[in-house]
Amino acid sequence: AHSWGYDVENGPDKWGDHFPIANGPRQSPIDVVPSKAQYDASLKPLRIQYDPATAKGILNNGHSFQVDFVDSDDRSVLKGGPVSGTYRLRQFHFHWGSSDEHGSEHTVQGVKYPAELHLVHWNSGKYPSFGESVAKPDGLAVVGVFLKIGNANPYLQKIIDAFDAIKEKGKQTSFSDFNPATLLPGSLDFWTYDGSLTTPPLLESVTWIVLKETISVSAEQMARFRSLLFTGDGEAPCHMVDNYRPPQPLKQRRVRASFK
Ligand SMILES: NS(=O)(=O)c1ccc(C(=O)NCC(F)(F)F)cc1
Ligand SMILES: [Zn+2]
Repeated sequence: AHSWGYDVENGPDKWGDHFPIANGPRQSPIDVVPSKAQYDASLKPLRIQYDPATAKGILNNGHSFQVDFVDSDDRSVLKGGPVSGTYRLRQFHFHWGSSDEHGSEHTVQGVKYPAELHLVHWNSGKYPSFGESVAKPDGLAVVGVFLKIGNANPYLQKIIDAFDAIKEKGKQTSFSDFNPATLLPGSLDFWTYDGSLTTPPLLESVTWIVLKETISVSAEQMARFRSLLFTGDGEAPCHMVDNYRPPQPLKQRRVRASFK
């Protein structure tokens, strides 16, 4: 059976065939409209503390590449912001476009960015594992960071330097001593809303925390992202680009802002 992807025949418009929650009440991503976001003074500052020693490996999973972390203890965690308790870092990955004009999943008043970083955390204060958390309404917290074309990002470069080892689907290599906090912007001002995984199974288990400030990436660095392949060894090569789901209906949701 052909699995989901981002082509015409297996892409976002077809995901509802096998994953009917695709048309559910809290789907992600969304278009964030700043003027309609409600400032909520009760939102606490985001507290993010990562231990570079928890970085484990980097993998091309055929949809994106992800950097995985040791999540057997609370060394790399997110607290505060809209969440209660402690959420443990599991992995981070990106979504990007075939050109610099598009590629992000969330948009800001229709503005698309060339890429978006997702830092995926699970509710270790309440559930025993990521697998247990992934289907719970308060199971996950994902921090989204927009990438904007500008100066080369030296912290991204360490990740890009690993791409030759993970060019094809299924390839992975070790990746150690990396602090993902180096990929965060100076300000942690955020918008937050209740949403979902943006890829199948599209589970409605994510508290989204979308940062207002962007981080930089150079056009040359974006070209390196596009050199990765969706396809595995021995298949006709297909460049890993446009691996993003477009914005979904807001329905009965409110977006809150941590800043005025
Ligand atoms: N793009 S996103 O919303 O940050 C995102 C984050 C995590 C997963 C994920 O772990 N899928 C595998 C699982 F858990 F078995 F379903 C998918 C999407
Ligand atoms: Zn993602």
